[in-house]
Amino acid sequence: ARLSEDPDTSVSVIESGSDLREDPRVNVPAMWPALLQDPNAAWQFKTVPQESLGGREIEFYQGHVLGGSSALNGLSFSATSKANIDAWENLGNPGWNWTNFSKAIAKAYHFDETGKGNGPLELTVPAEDSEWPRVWRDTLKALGFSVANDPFSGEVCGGLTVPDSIYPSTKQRSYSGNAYLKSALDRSNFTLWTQTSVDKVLFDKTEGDTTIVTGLQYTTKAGDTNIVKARKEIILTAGTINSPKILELSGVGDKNRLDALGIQTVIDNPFVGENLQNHAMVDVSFEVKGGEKGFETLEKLSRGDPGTIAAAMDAYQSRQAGPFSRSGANHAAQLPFPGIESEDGRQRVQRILRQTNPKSDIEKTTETFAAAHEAFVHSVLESPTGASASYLSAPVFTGFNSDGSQASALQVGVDERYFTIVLLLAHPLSRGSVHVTPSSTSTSSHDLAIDPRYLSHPLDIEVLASHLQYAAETLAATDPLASHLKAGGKRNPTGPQTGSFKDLENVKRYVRETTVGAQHYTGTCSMMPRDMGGVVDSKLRLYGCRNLRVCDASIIPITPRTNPQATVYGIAELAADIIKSGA
Ligand SMILES: Cc1cc2nc3c(=O)[nH]c(=O)nc-3n(C[C@H](O)[C@H](O)[C@H](O)COP(=O)(O)OP(=O)(O)OC[C@H]3O[C@@H](n4cnc5c(N)ncnc54)[C@H](O)[C@@H]3O)c2cc1C
Repeated sequence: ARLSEDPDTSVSVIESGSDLREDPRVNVPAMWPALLQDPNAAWQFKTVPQESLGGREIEFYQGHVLGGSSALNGLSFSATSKANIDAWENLGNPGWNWTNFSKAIAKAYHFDETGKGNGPLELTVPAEDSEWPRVWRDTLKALGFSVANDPFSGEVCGGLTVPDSIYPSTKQRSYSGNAYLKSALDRSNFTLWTQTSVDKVLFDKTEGDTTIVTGLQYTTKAGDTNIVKARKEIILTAGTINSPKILELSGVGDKNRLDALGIQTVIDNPFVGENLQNHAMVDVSFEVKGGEKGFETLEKLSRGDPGTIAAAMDAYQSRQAGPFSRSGANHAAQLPFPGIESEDGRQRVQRILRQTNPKSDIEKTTETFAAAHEAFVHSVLESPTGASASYLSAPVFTGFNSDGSQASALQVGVDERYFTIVLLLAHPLSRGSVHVTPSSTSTSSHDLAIDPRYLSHPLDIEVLASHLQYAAETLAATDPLASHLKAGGKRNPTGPQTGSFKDLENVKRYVRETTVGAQHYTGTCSMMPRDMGGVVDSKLRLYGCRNLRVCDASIIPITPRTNPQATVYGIAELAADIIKSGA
């Protein structure tokens, strides 16, 4: 959309999914989970068995719809840290620093309540209609954290209220498919094709060592395969899973792998599809007293109780209020390694860093990137103001079964009410990969080897388990939150019983048995110097090619500390500036 602001530039967007701009499952904020099971709206990937998670295969969703995953994501919108973006620049990506990047994010959003941002996406924070948000903040304050953090400061440490990408007046989802496309679609130099899948990029010229892209091969929903020529350049934005897939199908990747698949290599780069990172996610739920005014919980809604759903829909339609009008994930925290403020805590971190100092498994990365990645994560862990986990709170039961599958509120007693804390491992060191297999085609979603290798790095389990122990044994034991939990009440009622969380080994077992991945994957076409393991340079140009760029979450070399959509919009805005400047 930004590129078409120049009337002399013709832009064609090719999207494999459908245009669902009128679909209530996209527009009504709380209805997005209904899209995940619909293969016409979401790519339904699964990981290969995850060795560190007891061999479980974990679901992996991606938007397959106009607007991509922004059409069905959980709507939380907050920036990553200044240190994270500055670490990208330090890898050898000039210009990708916090000063430039925070300006780029501000071009994407407008947050009326704070007067921040001047972009097309609208943000809002829902009105508080229960006491739980106040209790969450007061508990964090009692633990010594600030709760007045600005989600766009780059320096969050403590509690924060995360805005949603929702229009404040209509309470409909605000996303790239409506906010950005609205103006672009009116321009005569902008063309949009939906239900059209890119099969591969066509390289048919070379100049010295550099290849030139001439167009794309695509397949329509009806199954017709055709070619479209590119006059100037191609920008691949198919996401962390599908961008490396398209590159490999086009002959860009590890020559040995491509040879084995019978694909002719055009650009030999063994790092295509590598460095897959994702937030490992785990939660802990506590039975609450129930019956206290202002402390209602949402189990009836999540159980699908017809009367509760009808009342919630009525509140949404008549007053743009209630649980359908928001993400429900607004009351959050980004916290440092538990205890790091004390000498004991600092020594514990040092001990863990020494013990888990891996021969980090570097076969699919370079020693220089592995060292830089570790140095960054270590610096976060050692800092009393860095955050090594993102916390979300919600007054509802969510949890896992002992086989790691998602549990439902139907599995807990009808009179039971819960408060849940969800944790994301902010900066995993575990790195995996995504690669095509012999049956890969542009339109199928069951044909890739997706291996995030969750918790394969020994430091990751230590950090995630330490935060889970903190959430369960310290945060939930602190007033005022503690005073609203049922004394002797149930905890994680559907999960595996691994013993007291006072013992970190029990917590680790719980983590291994229940951890899943957030849908926050990044890194498979990483932006960094080629000899460090890069796939694109700091102008997002594919190494070895003159006129192909990648511009999506796959270029992120070190994953953002929290939900990534604000970061992805920032990448898109910064990339638009780079491209418009002719670089
Ligand atoms: C269920 C879910 C919940 C999430 N919740 C949050 C949240 O609350 N907050 C947050 O910050 N982030 C969230 N995210 C993550 C965030 O939405 C993504 O990080 C972000 O949208 C990634 O953007 P992208 O441009 O890299 O890829 P995408 O947004 O996935 O876009 C890629 C597009 O390319 C299309 N495509 C793929 N292959 C082809 C092909 N061969 N031909 C043509 N088109 C193709 C896809 O259909 C898709 O439309 C969530 C993601 C998911 C899936």
